[in-house]
Amino acid sequence: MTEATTIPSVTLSNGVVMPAIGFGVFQIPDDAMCTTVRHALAAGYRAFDTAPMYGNERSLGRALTNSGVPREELFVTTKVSNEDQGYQSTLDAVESSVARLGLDYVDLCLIHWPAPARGAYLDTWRALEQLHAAGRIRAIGVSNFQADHLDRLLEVAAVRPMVNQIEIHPLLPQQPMVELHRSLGIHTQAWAPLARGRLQENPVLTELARRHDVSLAQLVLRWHLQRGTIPLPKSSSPERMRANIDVFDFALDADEIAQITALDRNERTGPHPDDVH
Ligand SMILES: NC(=O)C1=CN([C@@H]2O[C@H](COP(=O)(O)OP(=O)(O)OC[C@H]3O[C@@H](n4cnc5c(N)ncnc54)[C@H](OP(=O)(O)O)[C@@H]3O)[C@@H](O)[C@H]2O)C=CC1
Ligand SMILES: O=C(O)C(=O)[C@@H](O)[C@H](O)C(=O)CO
Repeated sequence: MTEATTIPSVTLSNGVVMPAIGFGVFQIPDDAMCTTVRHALAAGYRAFDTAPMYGNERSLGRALTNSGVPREELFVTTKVSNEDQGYQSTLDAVESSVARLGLDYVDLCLIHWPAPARGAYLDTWRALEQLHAAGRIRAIGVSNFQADHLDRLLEVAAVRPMVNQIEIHPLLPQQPMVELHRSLGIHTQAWAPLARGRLQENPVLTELARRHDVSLAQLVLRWHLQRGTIPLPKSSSPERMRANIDVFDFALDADEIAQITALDRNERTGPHPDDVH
């Protein structure tokens, strides 16, 4: 049997410890969840990223509960959907997520998108602060927030977001956001860390992967780790799940990291945050 990889951790601003790589479950259907989670846990993943929008909180919670892995070893993230933004609706929505997950508490809850046209993310944040104070959520954060959304939030927030989960990969390294987060003590999580399969033909990545004798995905995930952008790769293949966290026995030098960051094309695989309502 292949040995599981032990994933290092980061410590959030409130002292909560979070794995430095998570497993994304967007588009994992309910009927595949149990097998997928079993393989992910066997590979070594302990952090799982879902959202009400993915429609799989219930099957994820059930798969984790039935896995036999102690709850305190797991780190489960969910999000507040755009249509649930607002104070009371967020309180209700998070309780519904916790009930669907069946896990008593959530480790990290994020505002999924700022949805600025709704004008509700400040009230949504106030509700998350209250749930955090009440111990229903161990850590709170945002997702897809740009600098102007963060600025507005920080003007009124009693608790600073512990995480901002944004789209990041070599075609969209988001260096200014990574630096902003670092200056504010906010951890950056990277969604679509592998650019949803768009990196395959890139000659710079291919050459660096060859030099280190790793796959292109492993190279890119190592780049994330060394930049401090916590990747959430999704895979439905047990081999790729294992390979995606087998990235702790090689290191990139500063020049190699810079070469990958310089591939920036400002190319998104998902929508621009200002366009999501
Ligand atoms: N906060 C937000 O707004 C968002 C959050 N997310 C989160 O981020 C997670 C990851 O993002 P996602 O959009 O899935 O994109 P990823 O960049 O993780 O890409 C996933 C794709 O890459 C393939 N893949 C995975 N590993 C490898 C590998 N080693 N070699 C080659 N191909 C590979 C997968 O195929 P296969 O399954 O066949 O291996 C799948 O098609 C989501 O699951 C979700 O949790 C995503 C979008 C938005
Ligand atoms: O997965 C998520 O969390 C999303 O919000 C995405 O589905 C996003 O809406 C997208 O990229 C759609 O292509």
